[in-house]
Amino acid sequence: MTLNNMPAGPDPVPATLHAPAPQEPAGDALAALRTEIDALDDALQDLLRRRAEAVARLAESRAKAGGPALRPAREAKILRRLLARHAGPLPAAALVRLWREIFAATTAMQAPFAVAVFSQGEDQLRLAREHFGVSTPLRHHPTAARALGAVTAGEAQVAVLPVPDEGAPEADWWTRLDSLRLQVVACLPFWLPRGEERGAAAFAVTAGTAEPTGRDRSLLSVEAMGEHSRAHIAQALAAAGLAPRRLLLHRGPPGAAVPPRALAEVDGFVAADDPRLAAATFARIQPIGAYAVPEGVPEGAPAGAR
Ligand SMILES: O=C(O)C(=O)C[C@]1(C(=O)O)C=C[C@@H](O)C=C1
Repeated sequence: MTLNNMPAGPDPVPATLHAPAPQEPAGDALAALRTEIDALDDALQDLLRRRAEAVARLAESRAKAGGPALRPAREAKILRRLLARHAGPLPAAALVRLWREIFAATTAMQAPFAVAVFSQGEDQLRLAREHFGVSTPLRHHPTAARALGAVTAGEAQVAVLPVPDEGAPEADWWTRLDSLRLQVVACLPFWLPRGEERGAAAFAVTAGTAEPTGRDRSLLSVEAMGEHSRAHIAQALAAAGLAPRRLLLHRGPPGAAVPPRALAEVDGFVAADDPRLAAATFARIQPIGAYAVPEGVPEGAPAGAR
């Protein structure tokens, strides 16, 4: 059979192979576009240098005032602003990636910067790497307590831990934050492409204090009185104007006569002097951090929502 007498029928060659090869711009046009790209790269590099110099000046003035270099709330505000004005063919994911690397570099420029991770499988290690950049030293710790200990010992500036979930291993790590003077300051990932399922999540913990971003969720550690049930704790929180969107109970070892502790996640930013805390009828209630509501996560989904 020759090509000429082949039976008519479905074309065996995929349609894409028939498509004409994309035309490279002809010699002159290609050179002109590459010259334009070179000039833009120079401009970007100059702007990055000027940005780093501005951060260095800020760090100098902060050295006098004190305070940590890492400011997750400021990073969240910058990213929200840039995502809101984002346009053009560069994927938003690339924009976020680039700025995450910039933040990692400008944080490390100011002070030692390393991250201690307690991971369930690879999840929190991956989230920490994506959030804190490719060059930031990450150390995996076998327990949540060891990861937190690395921060209190000053070996790391941030601990990344799984968002607590009842029944998960070491889900009670949050009960130690108050006495260690540590706070949750961010939720990872901060950005999810539209339509992507929320997968594993992590909290970032530092020795700094959480700061508001304008769209936040706060975490409250509650020590109940006596045999408080989950419903009772939720009601008492709601009565104080702190209705929890999520409530996690930690009952301690079986037989231990300790009242339950609860982790309440509430909408908005709750500072230590918030009058609603004084209005709540618990043995103790204490903010243990807050985080910027991640971008691209549907309203109503809790931090750990899958
Ligand atoms: O705004 C600050 O406090 C900075 O240190 C600057 C900067 C930045 O590069 O924009 C760097 C690190 C912080 O985590 C947040 C922001």
